Amino acid sequence: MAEGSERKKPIAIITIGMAGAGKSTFVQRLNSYLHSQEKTPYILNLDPAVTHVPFDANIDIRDTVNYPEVMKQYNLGPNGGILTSLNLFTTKFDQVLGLVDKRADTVDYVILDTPGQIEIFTWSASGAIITDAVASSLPAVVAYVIDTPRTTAPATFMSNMLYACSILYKTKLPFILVFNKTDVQPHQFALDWMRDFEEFQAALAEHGGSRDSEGEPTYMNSLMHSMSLVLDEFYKHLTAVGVSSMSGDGIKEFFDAVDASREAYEKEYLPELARAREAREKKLQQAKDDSMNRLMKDLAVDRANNPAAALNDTWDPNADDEGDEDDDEDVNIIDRSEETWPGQGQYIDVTRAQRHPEERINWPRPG
Ligand SMILES: Nc1nc2c(ncn2[C@@H]2O[C@H](COP(=O)(O)OP(=O)(O)OP(=O)(O)O)[C@@H](O)[C@H]2O)c(=O)[nH]1
Repeated sequence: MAEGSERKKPIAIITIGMAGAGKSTFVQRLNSYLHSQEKTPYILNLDPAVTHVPFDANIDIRDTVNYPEVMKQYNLGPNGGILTSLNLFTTKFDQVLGLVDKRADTVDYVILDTPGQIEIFTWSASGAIITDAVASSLPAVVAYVIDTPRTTAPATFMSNMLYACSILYKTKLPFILVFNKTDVQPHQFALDWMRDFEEFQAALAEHGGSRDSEGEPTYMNSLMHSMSLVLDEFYKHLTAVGVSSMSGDGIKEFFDAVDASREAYEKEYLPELARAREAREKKLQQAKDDSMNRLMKDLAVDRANNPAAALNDTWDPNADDEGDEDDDEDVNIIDRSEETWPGQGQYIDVTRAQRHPEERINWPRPG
């Protein structure tokens, strides 16, 4: 733990990856490595559908949202159920941040494990809200876990990199490519392809189907060629490490990369965040001013048209606003390391979230 006059904030590691890439095993490996270094992390499991997590999560979405019940109530399939569960959990995320904040003085790393279906986290409003909320309160880094043995074909490698690229541009956070399962397949080929454009081109050509019957490059080959030029720029913005979550190889190098990304977060992400916040506030203020001007104009017209009614037009600022209450205010996020889960009465009540059938809105719902 850092000593000194001012303690550094913990850094959040947001673990993202395709299904089966080894995210949970990786998080467990980070957990055991940090324990061996006497730096206990704070871990969040955001996968509501997982039946077994190999680590002890401090906060587990499954304590707050009953995933099978969500599927039943909303008549959803597995993926819709995960997305809706994440939406429900996001409504309580301020509490999660509060709990993390309480531990900020005693932990160095906050680790998030995300749902197995990558797009549920990366392309949902909840995923974006959670990522933004975490990254605006703590230094944060994305660990993009890649199944190395399954990415040795140039086309698969490129698809995976394009996906990573889209996440980088969406989150704008420091980004680490984690080539996992190096015990089965060393990741050197990937580093070579990333560092040397021509080497990747050669692999593409070698992989067959690169020329049509007349000896011209195929459409796919030309597309991949152009894409790899785009990716060349992308590779400059990230760090790549090879790890084996099974054996623990490369985990120290991963943490070196995480620690180095703190500076990138402070130098690049934070100023960008401040700029975006300022622009948003300016826009909001403008919209408020416009609405207020319109309201004042309408009121002036109303008063001119009906002076008697205007005399009775009073507003009591102390009166309670109806319908403002939090439906689930009794549902609290549990920090497992501090208290035990109180049981099923604790779940967010999904039946109450649907109580306005006349509006034909099932909220929160997959979107
Ligand atoms: N050989 C080897 N196998 C690994 C490694 N990491 C994970 N695995 C295996 O890969 C499989 C998937 O690992 P998980 O950790 O469940 O992957 P995940 O990304 O969390 O899976 P989902 O949550 O279902 O998407 C399991 O069988 C793991 O044992 C590794 O470094 N080496």
